[in-house]
Amino acid sequence: MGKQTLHLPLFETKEAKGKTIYKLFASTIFVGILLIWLYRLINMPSKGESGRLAWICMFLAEICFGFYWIITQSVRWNVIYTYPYKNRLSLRYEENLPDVDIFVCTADPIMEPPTMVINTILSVMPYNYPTQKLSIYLSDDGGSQYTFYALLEASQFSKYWIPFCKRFNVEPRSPAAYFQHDASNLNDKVFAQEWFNIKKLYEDMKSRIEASIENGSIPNEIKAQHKGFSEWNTKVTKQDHHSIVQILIDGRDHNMVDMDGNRLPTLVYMSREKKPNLPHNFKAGSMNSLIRVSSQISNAPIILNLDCDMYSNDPDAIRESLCFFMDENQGHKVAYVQYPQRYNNATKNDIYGNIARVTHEIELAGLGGYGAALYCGTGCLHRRESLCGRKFSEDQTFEWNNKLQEKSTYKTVEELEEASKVVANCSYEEGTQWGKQMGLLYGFPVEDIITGLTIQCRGWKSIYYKPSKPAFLGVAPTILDVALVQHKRWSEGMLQIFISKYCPFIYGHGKIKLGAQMGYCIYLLWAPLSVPTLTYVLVTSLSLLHGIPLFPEVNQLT
Ligand SMILES: O=c1ccn([C@@H]2O[C@H](COP(=O)(O)OP(=O)(O)O[C@H]3O[C@H](CO)[C@@H](O)[C@H](O)[C@H]3O)[C@@H](O)[C@H]2O)c(=O)[nH]1
Ligand SMILES: [Mn+2]
Repeated sequence: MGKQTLHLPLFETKEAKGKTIYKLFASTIFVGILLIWLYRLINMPSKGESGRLAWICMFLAEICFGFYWIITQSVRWNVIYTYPYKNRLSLRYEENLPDVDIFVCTADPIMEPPTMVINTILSVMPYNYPTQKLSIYLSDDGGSQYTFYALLEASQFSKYWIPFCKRFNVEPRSPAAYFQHDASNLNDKVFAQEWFNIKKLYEDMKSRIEASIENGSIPNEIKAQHKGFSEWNTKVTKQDHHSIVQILIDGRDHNMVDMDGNRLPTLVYMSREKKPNLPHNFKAGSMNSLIRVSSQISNAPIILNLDCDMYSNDPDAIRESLCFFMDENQGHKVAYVQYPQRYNNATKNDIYGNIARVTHEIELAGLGGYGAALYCGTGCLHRRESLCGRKFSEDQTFEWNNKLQEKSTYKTVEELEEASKVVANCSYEEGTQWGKQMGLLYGFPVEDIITGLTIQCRGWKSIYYKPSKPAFLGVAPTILDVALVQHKRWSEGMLQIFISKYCPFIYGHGKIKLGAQMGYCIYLLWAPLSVPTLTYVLVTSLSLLHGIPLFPEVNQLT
C-alpha cells in the first residue's frame, strides 16, 4: 500500500451521465421558448383590437417563465456527484483524526418534546469515532428544565446505549427509531438478552421524562442528583432567563466511562441568556452562542449541526465528511459539507413535496458542481474557521491538532461553565461582528442560505454530498398548516436575500461563478415566480370565457 495509498484522493467527483443528451434536449426547449416569444410578438393584437391586454399579460408571463428556465439550466448542466473514501481516511489519519463538536438546537419543549431531542443526542453519541474526540452540545432556546432533565437522563442511559450499539453494531442509533422495529436476530441469546434489557431501560427512562412533564414538576429526589437544577430556582421563562451552561459529561475525565469501560463523549447543556426586549435572532443566535460556548470547552475544528428532530442514521457519517475536509489536494478549500434533508416520515404520495427529488438529486448537486453547495441548516459539517468569518487563502496552513483543548484540560468543570456563561450572555455580542462578519448572519429568516453565500464569497468551496444511505433523517411536516408556514418562511426569506445587498448577482459578482449565482436564484426567485404563474392561470381561463384566442389552433399548424 504505502506510497500508492498516499497519492489516492480521499474523495472523488464524477459528472452525472447523459450530459450531452441533456444539452441537446435543453436546446430544443430553448428553441421552443424563443418560438413562443416570437409567436406572441408577431400575433399580438394591435392597439384597439380586442384581447390585446390578455396577450400582453401572457407575453410577460412567458418572458418570466423563459428566464426562470434559463436560470435553472445553470445547475442542470453541471451536475456532479461526490464519493468519499472512508477506508483511505482510516489508513492515513486514524491516529490524527480531528476533534468534532456536534451542535443540536431545540427551541420549544412542547413543539419539540424532550424525548425526541435526546433521541437525536443519543444517535450521535455512539458515532464510529474516537469518543474522547467528540463533544455534544444541546442548545435549548426554550430554557426548559424538562429538556435539561431529559438530557441528564440521556447522559446516564448513554453508558448502556453506546456499548450496546458498538458491540452489536446496531443501526439506526436513535433508540426510538431503533426500537420501532423488532430486532431481527433475537435467536442469538446474548443479543436478545441485551436487547430486552436496553429496551426496558429506554422505555423506563422515557416514562420518567414524560411523567415529569405531565405532572408539571420534577421529583425532588431527581433534582437532588444534579446541581444544574438549581438554575431553575429563580424565575426562568422561555423569553426571559439568564445563561445556563452545565457540563453533564466531562469527556476529559478518564473516570467517565460507559459500562464497557470506554471513555464517553463530552455532553453539554446550554441555554443562552434571553431578555424580552432584545432580539434573540432565532436559530442564528443560538448557533453563534454554541460556537462561542464550545470554543471555551472543546473548540473542535469541525462542527456538525443538527436540528433536534433530525437523528443520525449512519454511524460513519463523520468519517465520510472528514474525507472532504482532509483530502490533501482539495480539502483545505472546503468550508462545509452539506447533506440533503431526508425524512423518516415521508408519506407514500408525498403530498407536500418534502422529498423534492429534483432539488436533491439534480439542482443541489449542480450547485455543488460549482463548489457552491447551499448551506441548508441541519445536516451540515463546518470548518470552524470559515464559519467564524475567516477568509480563504491558498497559503494558510491548517492545524487539525487542537491547542486550546490542551490548555482547557487545566480548567475545572466549574471554571469552564463560568467562562461559557459569559459568552452566552446577550451583552457579549454588543459592538462585535457576531451576526455580521462572524458566525451565522442575523436578520434573515433563512440564516443558513445567506451564511453559506457569504462564506463562498470569502473564497471557500462547499460540498454537497448525498450518500445512497441517508446520513441523517428528520421529521417532515405532515399537516397542511405547518407545511404552509414553513414554505412561506422559506420563500419569503429567500426573496428577502434577493432584494437585499446580498443579491448573488451583485454581492457574488466576481466572487462565485455565474452558474452558482444563477443557481442561487432558482430558490431566491421561487416566491415571485408565483406572480406570472397566477397571471397565466387567470388570463387563460378568463380568455376562454370571453372567447379571446391565445394559442394557435391545430388546423393553423398544418
Ligand atoms: O429561536 C429559535 C428557533 C429555532 N431554533 C431551532 O432551529 C431549528 C430549525 O427551526 P425550525 O422551526 O424547525 O425550522 P425548519 O423550517 O424546520 O428548519 C429548516 O430551515 C431553517 C431555516 O432555513 C434551518 O435553520 C433548519 O436547519 C432547517 O431544517 C430547530 O431545531 C429549532 O429548534 C432555535 O434554536 N431557536
Ligand atoms: Mn424543523
